[in-house]
Amino acid sequence: MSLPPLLLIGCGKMGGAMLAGWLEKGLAPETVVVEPHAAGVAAFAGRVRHVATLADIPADFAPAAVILATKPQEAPNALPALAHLVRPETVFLSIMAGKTIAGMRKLLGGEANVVRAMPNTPAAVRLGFTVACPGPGVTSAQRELCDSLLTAIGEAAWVEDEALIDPVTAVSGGGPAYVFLLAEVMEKAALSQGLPADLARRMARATVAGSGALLAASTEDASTLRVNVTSPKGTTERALAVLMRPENWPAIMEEAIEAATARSRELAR
Ligand SMILES: NC(=O)C1=CN([C@@H]2O[C@H](COP(=O)(O)OP(=O)(O)OC[C@H]3O[C@@H](n4cnc5c(N)ncnc54)[C@H](O)[C@@H]3O)[C@@H](O)[C@H]2O)C=CC1
Ligand SMILES: O=C(O)[C@@H]1CCC=N1
Repeated sequence: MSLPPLLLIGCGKMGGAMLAGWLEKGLAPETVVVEPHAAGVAAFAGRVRHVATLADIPADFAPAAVILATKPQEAPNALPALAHLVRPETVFLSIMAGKTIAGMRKLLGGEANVVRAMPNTPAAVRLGFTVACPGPGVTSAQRELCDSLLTAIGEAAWVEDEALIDPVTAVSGGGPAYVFLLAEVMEKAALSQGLPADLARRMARATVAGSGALLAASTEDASTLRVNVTSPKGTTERALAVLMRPENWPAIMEEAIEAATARSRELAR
């Protein structure tokens, strides 16, 4: 597969992870990356054209897709400066949390073809999960191009109802953070039980990573894989009796996802 020239706005953690995946697939070298911090693009030197500001985008550049990967708070500054790139042949693919298609179209000057997507950081190892939603005017070819860009970094799914992107942001967008937190708190609990620090760290990391790999390789439900660990009257049963108390993990995860979904809606403003 060969990807057409792109314009990437923001080459931070997510933008950089996506760019690495696209280069692996074969990205047109005319691609332009706008990133104020040179360190963000150092790994890609010579393989794409780097400019530091939006004003430095070559005037005659007509990318097939513009990928919006700055922080949502930067949208009111960045999007109006991209209005000259709005044309039916160009799709704008945003990964900014909370920013709605209507809001982005307004900032871009009205008629932009916008896809709103929410990836996650396992994209850095091509194991991302992205959910995308097409806005008005997006053609099937543009949807296919966005799908190619998103499947270059992992799995992709599409929804037609944009409102679903807020809970998606809470569940799969932020989800890796919850899993990393699990590794952190397991390591801390291992230390509390007297395990040496380096062993506690290795155990927590390997257990989270190994369980993720088993889940990925298995067709069983997560609940079945959990039950497979839980011997009747054994040790895991005692731990799960604590974690699965209705007021513990079930309620806490609901509350956390609800809070993140609400924040995604707030970011629209
Ligand atoms: N980090 C994550 O897990 C995820 C982040 N996102 C979204 O991705 C976007 C980027 O997030 P991160 O990569 O985590 O942040 P980041 O801070 O690592 O990257 C943002 C980059 O944009 C650059 N930037 C700032 N102003 C700019 C401008 N005017 N023009 C061009 N570049 C500019 C910054 O220098 C920075 O390198 C956010 O909108 C976030 O909501 C989406 C899914 C997951
Ligand atoms: O925390 C955030 O706002 C972004 C969106 C999902 C993951 N990181």
